[in-house]
Amino acid sequence: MAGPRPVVFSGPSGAGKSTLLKKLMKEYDSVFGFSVSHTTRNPRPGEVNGKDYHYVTREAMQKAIDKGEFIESAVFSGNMYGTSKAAVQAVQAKNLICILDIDMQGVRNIKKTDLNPIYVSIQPPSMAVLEKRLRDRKTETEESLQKRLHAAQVDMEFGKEPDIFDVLIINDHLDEAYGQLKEALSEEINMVKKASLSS
Ligand SMILES: Nc1nc2c(ncn2[C@@H]2O[C@H](COP(=O)(O)OP(=O)(O)O)[C@@H](O)[C@H]2O)c(=O)[nH]1
Ligand SMILES: Nc1ncnc2c1ncn2[C@@H]1O[C@H](COP(=O)(O)OP(=O)(O)O)[C@@H](O)[C@H]1O
Repeated sequence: MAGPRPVVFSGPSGAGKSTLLKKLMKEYDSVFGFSVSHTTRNPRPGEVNGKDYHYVTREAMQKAIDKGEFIESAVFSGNMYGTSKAAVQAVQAKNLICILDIDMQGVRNIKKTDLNPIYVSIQPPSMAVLEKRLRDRKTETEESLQKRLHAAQVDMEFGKEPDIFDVLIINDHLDEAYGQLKEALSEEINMVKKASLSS
């Protein structure tokens, strides 16, 4: 596929993926672009349709999957999520580094494609910290919180598998984790910056 290598962020719900990738896209807005996934979950307060996700019905999503419009899709905590071909192409057409925020099923499925991204695992320092962050975020019902915590236990093991991820970041102190992320992606960031200067 054309353009610079995409970057996949994965890790348990509440690990800090959105926080870190939003920081990165704010500091380097001419370097990174976000692959806007589709989901059947409801928007949270402050989330914007077409920016955070494309919010769709199950029927619409299943239809689009059946038509072959998705690179990958998965069910997480009872809702469907997926990366459309159009979402990735929209970012790559601008020659930006495409950021994908996907769960571990997504990671396994992307590994079967020719996308060839850099895989970044974002992990919390502990389950206890993860639970506190998810509770303090106040986005979940008790039921969806429990589902996320259950999935997180599996995710935390998966995230430490060395053959799967290129970079492992423990998001304890945000500034330190962000520094490590920038360091890990510095080569790609500089490549895109250079290319845009010479064009
Ligand atoms: N496979 C896959 N997973 C996704 C996609 N978009 C989001 N996810 C994952 O779905 C999970 C739930 O996302 P979300 O509902 O936004 O909750 P949050 O991670 O707690 O903020 C997270 O692990 C995301 O990485 C996608 O397009 N494909
Ligand atoms: N290093 C950190 N220290 C304390 N709180 C954090 C840190 N990183 C993220 N958070 C908070 O934890 C919650 C979960 O982070 P979020 O980015 O939404 O996770 P994810 O996208 O992985 O589900 C948010 O309320 C966020 O503000």
